[in-house]
Amino acid sequence: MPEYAILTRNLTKIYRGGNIGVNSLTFTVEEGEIYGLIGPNGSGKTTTLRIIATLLKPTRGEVYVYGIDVVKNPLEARRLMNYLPEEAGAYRDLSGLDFIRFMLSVRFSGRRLEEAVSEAIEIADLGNDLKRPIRGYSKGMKRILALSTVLASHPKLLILDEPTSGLDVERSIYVRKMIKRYNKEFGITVLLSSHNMLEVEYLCRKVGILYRGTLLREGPVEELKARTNSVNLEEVFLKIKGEAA
Ligand SMILES: Nc1ncnc2c1ncn2[C@@H]1O[C@H](COP(=O)(O)OP(=O)(O)OP(=O)(O)O)[C@@H](O)[C@H]1O
Repeated sequence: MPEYAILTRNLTKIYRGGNIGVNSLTFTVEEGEIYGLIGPNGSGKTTTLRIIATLLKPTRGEVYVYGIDVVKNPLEARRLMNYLPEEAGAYRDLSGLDFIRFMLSVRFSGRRLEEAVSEAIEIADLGNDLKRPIRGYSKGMKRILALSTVLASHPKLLILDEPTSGLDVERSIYVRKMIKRYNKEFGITVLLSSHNMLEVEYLCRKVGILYRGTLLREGPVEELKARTNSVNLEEVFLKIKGEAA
């Protein structure tokens, strides 16, 4: 069996109370690729990402990250990845700079820590605002701060839940470029979720289309467009969703 960056088999999450988060998801993400999970609100994107990131236990099914069973060996799996949640909370009383240092000190020490801190400062590009407490930051500033630490941590696998949510146009473009750059330059595998189909089309070679907890279709964007005779991913999504309804 080839070693995938991510392999899920029949992944199912039923929340207490009976809500179905995801239902029998099977998909693979190859090493070095940027894979996008798309789907409407409540389709199971965050549930899937949280299970892979070891923050949520599945009800059934398996998940392997670089061959490591994330349910059985969460600590080992966590060393290989970093996760940007949909709502990345930041410690309000810390300055941006202290936040960067704190987050990166979980993974690095000594000279490597200083290098990672400098890298995150450069990515965040917040200038003197980095010295101010985070409580005075805008939503977008907090987002870019959180992103800067996960990128600068150089994980083998980066899981990003709606990476550009709450960012203005310029920062969104900047973040997309950064994700591409880190994927290319450092070979970081990326699994991301997004509502923005243009963003997914720009970033991802392969996508999975989720709808009501089920993976309706997955494959390379170009292949899905050709098969459904669509000009863009938005059209692919609407056609596939229409077939499923
Ligand atoms: N903690 C929870 N308890 C009960 N049900 C939940 C919980 N979290 C999610 N769900 C349900 O699981 C389903 C999938 O939700 P999830 O948050 O994974 O979707 P999503 O695709 O990320 O949505 P969005 O695009 O709005 O962020 C929804 O029906 C949701 O109501």
